[in-house]
Amino acid sequence: MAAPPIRCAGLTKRWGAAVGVEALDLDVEPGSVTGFLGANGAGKSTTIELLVGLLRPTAGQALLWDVPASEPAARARVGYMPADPAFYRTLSGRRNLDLLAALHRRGAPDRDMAADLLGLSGRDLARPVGEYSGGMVQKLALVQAVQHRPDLVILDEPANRLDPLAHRRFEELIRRIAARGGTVFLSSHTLSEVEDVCDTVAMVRAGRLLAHRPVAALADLAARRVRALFDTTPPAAVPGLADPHVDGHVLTGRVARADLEPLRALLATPGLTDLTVEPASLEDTFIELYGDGR
Ligand SMILES: Nc1ncnc2c1ncn2[C@@H]1O[C@H](COP(=O)(O)OP(=O)(O)OP(=O)(O)O)[C@@H](O)[C@H]1O
Repeated sequence: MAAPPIRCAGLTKRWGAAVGVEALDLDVEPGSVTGFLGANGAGKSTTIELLVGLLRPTAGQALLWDVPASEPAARARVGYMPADPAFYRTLSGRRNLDLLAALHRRGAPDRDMAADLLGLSGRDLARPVGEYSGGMVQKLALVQAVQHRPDLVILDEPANRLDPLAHRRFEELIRRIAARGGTVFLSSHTLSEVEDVCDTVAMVRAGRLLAHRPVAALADLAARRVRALFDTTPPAAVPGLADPHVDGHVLTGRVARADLEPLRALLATPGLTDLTVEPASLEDTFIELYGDGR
């Protein structure tokens, strides 16, 4: 089997008593798009900096195609966008891209495609970066991460300064990279920001991996929201209905996926006039998994 583009094995980074990541095990499949999610300080940037060789592990390994991430052979195949991209402000966008492309031996075959897609025009690229808006800097950082057609693209919070239109273009860019067989690993605070484009989600909390699942499986984990309308006072509880709450004629609660018994019990309850069962949002699932400390 082909070596995974990313393999973290017991990956640990500490600074004295401070923990960045702790015993992280994570494999990423070739051609996949993985969202790496976690709250502020969860360990996303630390993990990413270990994956691009900017940090050395305290223990364990960060491997790209079975090669330590700090080795030039691994780094040559990666495109990286840091959380806080910085450019030469007096130089034009294009000059900055040229300088960064010169660090690789691959030229910049995808520069025009990425710049066009993200809406960075030739005129924009001719302007000094010091004149760019925050969103334009973010787009330039995305272009530099993908312009040399890397096998693996690692993006640290790539979408946080993009407006809705630019965000859609960004998603299209990620899809194109995946369509040509590239692997993408991107971090975010917000699942809703990346769920459309990711096929797998890994969540970290306090430096530890909480979950690593296909997006579809994550949706299956979530409880369904139930809302039952009665023409009388609803029952205070129904067997199997979690978190029941009565407000006037409305009873709300939650049921686990594929647990139909509480719904049958509700349907058999006298006075029921309407019943809605909403699919859970991935965001809710994330907060549920993340918030309760389990
Ligand atoms: N150089 C350092 N020295 C000590 N602690 C550090 C250092 N760098 C990071 N940390 C700690 O490691 C933990 C993880 O930080 P990291 O930047 O990886 O989080 P993050 O998930 O990227 O957060 P954010 O969403 O806020 O960017 C935090 O508790 C942070 O304080």
